Amino acid sequence: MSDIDFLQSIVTRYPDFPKPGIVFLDIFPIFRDPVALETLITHFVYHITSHTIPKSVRKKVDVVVGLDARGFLIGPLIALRLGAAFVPVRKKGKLPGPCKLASYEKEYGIDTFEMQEGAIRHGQNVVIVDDLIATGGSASAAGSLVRMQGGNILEYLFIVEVSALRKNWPIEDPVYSIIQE
Ligand SMILES: O=P(O)(O)OC[C@H]1O[C@H](OP(=O)(O)OP(=O)(O)O)[C@H](O)[C@@H]1O
Ligand SMILES: Nc1ncnc2[nH]cnc12
Repeated sequence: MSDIDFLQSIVTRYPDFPKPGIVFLDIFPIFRDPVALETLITHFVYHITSHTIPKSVRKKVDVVVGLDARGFLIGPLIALRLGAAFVPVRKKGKLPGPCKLASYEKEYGIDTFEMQEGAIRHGQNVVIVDDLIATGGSASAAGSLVRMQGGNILEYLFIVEVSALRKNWPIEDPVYSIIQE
């Protein structure tokens, strides 16, 4: 079985959660299985460091940005392996000090994200990670926070994408997902 098939077999689907019409894709079973978690992180790191871009032009990742809350589970693990910084994007009102702010609409509600000012320096290369992309609203808001600080977005990375919504993603930079649902 490939890494992708292995991970896909572990992600669990819950119809009508958190409200009717949404099929909730639960990634927590991956975290219950150390082999699956190792497979997941190694897959992401391999993708970032060895995919098709020739080494001579490949850019070093300076910062991994993770989205509140499930992006916090994978972002620091990837950052540690890359020798990069980890920076959180949090839901409004949770971060101390001056923050940049971006509101967004997602698959089942409206929210506001914040990032601490100065967390990313001008010109740093950034990847943005989360468990899942549905409408792309969360990812797009996180991207605008990175750009407000002068960060250069190399790629967005997700465990799962909801492919039916892909055509409406408000995102211009490359997107990589391991599982397409
Ligand atoms: O592409 P979108 O439509 O924006 O949806 C994707 C976002 O929704 C979920 O987070 P949620 O806001 O439910 O927060 P949580 O991680 O705190 O549960 C998920 O973890 C993504 O961050
Ligand atoms: N279908 C879904 N499953 C899990 N998390 C989500 N966040 C937004 N849509 C989701």
